[in-house]
Amino acid sequence: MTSSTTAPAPTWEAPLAGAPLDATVEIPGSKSLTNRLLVLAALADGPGTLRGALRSRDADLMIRALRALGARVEEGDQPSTLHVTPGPVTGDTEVDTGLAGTVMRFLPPFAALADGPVRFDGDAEARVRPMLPVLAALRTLGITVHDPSAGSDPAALPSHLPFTVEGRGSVPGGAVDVDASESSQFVSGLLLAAARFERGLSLRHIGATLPSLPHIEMTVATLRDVGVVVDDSRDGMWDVSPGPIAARDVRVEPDLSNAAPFLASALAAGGTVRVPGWPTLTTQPGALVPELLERMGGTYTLADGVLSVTGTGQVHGIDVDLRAAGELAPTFAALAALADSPSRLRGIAHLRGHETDRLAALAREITRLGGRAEETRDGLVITPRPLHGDVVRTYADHRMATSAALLGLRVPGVLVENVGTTAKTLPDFTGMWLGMLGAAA
Ligand SMILES: O=C(O)C1=C[C@@H](OP(=O)(O)O)[C@@H](O)[C@H](O)C1
Ligand SMILES: C=C(OP(=O)(O)O)C(=O)O
Repeated sequence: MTSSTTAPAPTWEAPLAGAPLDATVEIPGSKSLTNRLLVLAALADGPGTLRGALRSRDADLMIRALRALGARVEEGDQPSTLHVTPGPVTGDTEVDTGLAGTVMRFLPPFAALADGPVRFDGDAEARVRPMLPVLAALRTLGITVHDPSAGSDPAALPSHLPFTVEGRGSVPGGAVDVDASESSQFVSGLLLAAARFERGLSLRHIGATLPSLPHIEMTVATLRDVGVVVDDSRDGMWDVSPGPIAARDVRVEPDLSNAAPFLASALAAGGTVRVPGWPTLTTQPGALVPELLERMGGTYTLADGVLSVTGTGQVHGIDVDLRAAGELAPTFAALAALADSPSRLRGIAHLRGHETDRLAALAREITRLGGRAEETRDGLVITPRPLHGDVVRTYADHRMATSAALLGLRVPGVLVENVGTTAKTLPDFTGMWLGMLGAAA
């Protein structure tokens, strides 16, 4: 079919906020915690349970992959309760990673424990996401990884999907250097499986910068919670001792990064948005959201586990290093485009390897709506200008869609292309968004 006869992609008209908000929004479980806890449950020494788990495309891809690799994962009395029974890690199977970084980076080290080849592939957009450091580390640890495409050099190490991990039933383990400057997930993936390597793992980060340190701390915390001994006392180095992984019954915290666009709405539209279940202590980078919103003109309180953010509709610009919390950048870029002064988002060069090149995508789409947004070496400079409606492209990126919805609260005629991409981490995003606005009536 030629492009002239192709129907335009359906769009979703982002609703304007007609009045100040007064809403309480229940946020489903954290993607990052759900997918770590699923991996650890599948490697554990007995059956375990996750409660309040996220059910979304990324979580369901992880569940399907773990089943393919030999674990039993069953729903309990509700979809967010998952009972996991580990089994021997089985090979001669396939893993569909979709566009999930957690699946494509966490499971190759797991698959190295399998008793045969595990073939990995994913969405077209996933085939450009960086993979080399984790695959190179596996090779150093004694595992064969190759590109399954016909005619490819069997000795060459693939740098992207698709690839095959030749599981041999065990991984010797040992010392490995990893350049994790493009993604913290290279470190997390190796650490998660490391207690099952014969000699454990001694991992040293050798890159110039390290993004998303809270996500690595989350990995270390979840490992310690299941009895794994991790020494992280030296900067940029992690030692995981070999040993059993304890089965647990665990509750998953709400996804604080997914809460961000809802809470930011209180600033964009004015009014108050509340999120219950906000943890007082967490490794989620979304913990930074309240103070960032305060710097942009909001106020917040945390009482009885309910985070309340209040705004006036006036938003101030911000100069912020988001290296620790890059997944918040789309929300804060959108808010910055609605501000009364310029903003600079720094420390996020690695966003070029996210679901899409987020720096390019955000600059392009904010500009399309009449704003001014320029890419820098490691971030964005956003200078607010009056915005107008148009189709906002989302590039298969859930956070491009949620940030467009945030702009749409203030800008009439924002049409979000492929809003269904939000199913990656929030299948009912549009229902939740309309619910938040309906509560204002
Ligand atoms: O380990 C995790 O759960 C994640 C780590 C981060 O990845 P990067 O370090 O690649 O940014 C984050 O952006 C992603 O959404 C989830
Ligand atoms: C970067 C993200 O996802 P992934 O886990 O696919 O890397 C994200 O959710 O913002």
